[in-house]
Amino acid sequence: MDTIAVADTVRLNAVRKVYGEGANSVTALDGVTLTFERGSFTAVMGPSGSGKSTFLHCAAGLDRPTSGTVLLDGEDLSGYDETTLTKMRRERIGFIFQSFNLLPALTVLQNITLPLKLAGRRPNRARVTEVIQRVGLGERTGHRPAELSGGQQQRVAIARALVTGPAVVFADEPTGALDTRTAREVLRLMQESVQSLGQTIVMVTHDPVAASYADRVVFLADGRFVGDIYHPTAEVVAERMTHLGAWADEQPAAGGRQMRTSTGGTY
Ligand SMILES: Nc1ncnc2c1ncn2[C@@H]1O[C@H](COP(=O)(O)OP(=O)(O)OP(=O)(O)O)[C@@H](O)[C@H]1O
Repeated sequence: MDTIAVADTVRLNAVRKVYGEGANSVTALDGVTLTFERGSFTAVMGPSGSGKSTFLHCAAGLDRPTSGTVLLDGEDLSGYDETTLTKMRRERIGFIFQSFNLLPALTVLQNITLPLKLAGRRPNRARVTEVIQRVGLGERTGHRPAELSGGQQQRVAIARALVTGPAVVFADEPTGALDTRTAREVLRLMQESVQSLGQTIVMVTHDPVAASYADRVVFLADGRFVGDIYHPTAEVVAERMTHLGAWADEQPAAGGRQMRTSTGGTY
């Protein structure tokens, strides 16, 4: 393994994904080559239909590319059978979703430690406590998700994603269901887990403000990688998205475009 492969947690090489066959086929990813460095926070953006979800599914081993390879810590996932892929996802990858995806019957603590149980690992009490403290849920471990605010539920999901010490966390619109202030807190928490734990995070988002919390924003258009921005600001990201035609079908807001959030606010 060379030094570049060691520094890269996730690497996609010429990944193509074609859905369907013949005249009805859709090329969702058209030769995407990208690397995500260890300990980096990357946002993935692009217009609707540009291939973001497909990218996430292929990069996380939830779906297989039609051609090309995905490497996690230098290991090629394409050779893995389904059982090995499932095991690899449980042990090496964390997920954070817009809709939190917590199990309602389980307590906060049970939700957070579930990935360890599924992986057949005995929870390391110190690690679990540290993660719970880090996300600020020390007082809530016995509560059920329905007894928590949206922001608290997403904190549980972040703790659940971090508890296994995964190589990478994939987040899909993690602030899409949160109000502006809560979204900011969740993004800061993700940022902090990159800075202090050296966690690698890849986040798909439509929101330039959310993307501005990342170290780097990667842009997709028509299934291709079309550029990236390091140390992004929301304004620069929004401008790039406008150039990509991301909002061409929407009515322009009076007085010009504002930085969008899921709630229409700014942050
Ligand atoms: N299961 C599928 N079968 C057929 N076509 C699909 C399938 N999933 C996605 N596509 C197509 O692949 C292309 C990329 O879709 P994808 O969902 O990855 O884009 P996206 O950037 O995530 O879009 P959005 O921002 O609207 O969620 C689109 O043209 C879409 O219609």
